[in-house]
Amino acid sequence: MTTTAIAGVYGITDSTLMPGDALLCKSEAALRAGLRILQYRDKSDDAARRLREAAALHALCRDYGALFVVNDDAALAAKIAAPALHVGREDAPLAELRRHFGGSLCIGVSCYDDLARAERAQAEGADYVAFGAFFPSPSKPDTSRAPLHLLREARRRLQVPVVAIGGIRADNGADLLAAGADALAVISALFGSADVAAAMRRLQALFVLAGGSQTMEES
Ligand SMILES: Cc1ncc(COP(=O)(O)OP(=O)(O)O)c(N)n1
Ligand SMILES: Cc1nc(C(=O)O)sc1CCOP(=O)(O)O
Repeated sequence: MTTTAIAGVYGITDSTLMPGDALLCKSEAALRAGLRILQYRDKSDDAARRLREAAALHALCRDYGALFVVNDDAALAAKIAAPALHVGREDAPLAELRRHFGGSLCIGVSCYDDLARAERAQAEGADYVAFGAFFPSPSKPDTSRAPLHLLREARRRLQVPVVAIGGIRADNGADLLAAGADALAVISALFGSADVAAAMRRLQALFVLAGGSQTMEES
């Protein structure tokens, strides 16, 4: 298991916002500005490109001491020895992943608005759980919504870190932190920006104002 804390800004790539070279350029800009967790999320079935991109981002995250997370694809995570994997209800079950990978892989689990699912995930060895969507998401418009009070209840009942996701921006994230989220997962608010470093600073400021440990770094 990695020692990188699941806290702060959690950036997620999106191939529509980051085609070609933009994937590496925008990811590096975010890492340089202080991003500590980066997820590779790509829904295409171009296996060769996915392998190439994931390996490149993994190396970049290593250079910056950030946690690299593969979304959905356990085989890809194994192939490049990624330190972390994020899975949802369409993906391999957590218990099976734990049997296969043991405790060495950091595994995050999507729990939507379902606290019972999160408690099961915690009991089965999830390293963090994610809830959402808290706001309408431009990146995943059809996703189901989660209420803010779920975070307060999650904070009370769970020991693992809690990640909030879905339509989060610098101007609406503060309430999620006040309700108990440890990390804010974002696609468009970070990688949809023409100035990723400035977007990163705006998001980091939420954690500073909330009294968290995420530091502001020079870009
Ligand atoms: C940190 C984080 N939280 C939630 C998700 C969504 O995962 P999932 O429900 O598996 O949906 P897809 O991302 O696969 O569309 C996530 N990727 N990361
Ligand atoms: C990948 C994903 N999962 C969600 C969930 O609710 O589980 S919302 C979402 C998209 C997040 O992108 P943005 O920050 O642009 O809204």
